[in-house]
Amino acid sequence: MKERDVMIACDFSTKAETMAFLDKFTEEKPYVKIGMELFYAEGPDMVREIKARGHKIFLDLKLHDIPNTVKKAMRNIALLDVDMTNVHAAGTIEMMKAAQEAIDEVGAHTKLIAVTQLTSTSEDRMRNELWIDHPLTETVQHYAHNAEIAGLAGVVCSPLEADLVHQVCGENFLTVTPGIRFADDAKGDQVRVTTPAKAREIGADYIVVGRSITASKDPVASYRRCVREFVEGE
Ligand SMILES: O=C(O)c1cc(=O)[nH]c(=O)n1[C@@H]1O[C@H](COP(=O)(O)O)[C@@H](O)[C@H]1O
Repeated sequence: MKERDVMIACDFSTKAETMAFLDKFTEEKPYVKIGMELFYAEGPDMVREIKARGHKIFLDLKLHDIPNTVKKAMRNIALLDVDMTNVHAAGTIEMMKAAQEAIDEVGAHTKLIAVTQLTSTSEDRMRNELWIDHPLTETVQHYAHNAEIAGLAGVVCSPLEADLVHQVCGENFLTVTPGIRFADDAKGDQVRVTTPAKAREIGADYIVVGRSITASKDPVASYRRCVREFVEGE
């Protein structure tokens, strides 16, 4: 049985906005993703405070640097004992291994995952700007395989690629999938998107949902709609 869950991307710039948003959830404790916008403004104390409120946390800082720097930075993340964090698979297997080693040395329970191709990247841009001369889906599968070799728990990919990743790395390898929109929502800067219901059908383990919840008129209702469609399959 999959342990599906909905992560809310709390992309806010202040603690006040974030807490006012989380205060709306009186009956549930959603899995919270803290990304660069909030972390660069409020720092590690924000992580500690949200954790103290009982939320699970995915700290999304997408580390991508030389292995030694990533290892030392990841050690500091591991000391926060978040539930999940990430690096860029493009940093190489050696870099991903260094990150995983830092977590293991600290003894944190943090699951490490690797970003394959950002969900805002199109096949066209990947080929013409990044000069990656392979089909995008194969690149995602290849990066996922590299992450598996490095001993990571899974990857970030589009929900559209969840099944392709499981075909290469097995069903227990986590697929954490942003690029989620309800059918009538604007895509914005995202390219490889689908709905929570379709993400479930394709086999994603987690969906990451930002603006479709945070910018909605009723964020709690939108969150519950994600849970109904993705977790409960209704
Ligand atoms: O690692 C991520 O979380 C991530 C990877 C990726 O490929 N695409 C992606 O959108 N994200 C994050 O997922 C969230 C998506 O937000 P929305 O587009 O508002 O739903 C943002 O916080 C992004 O930083």
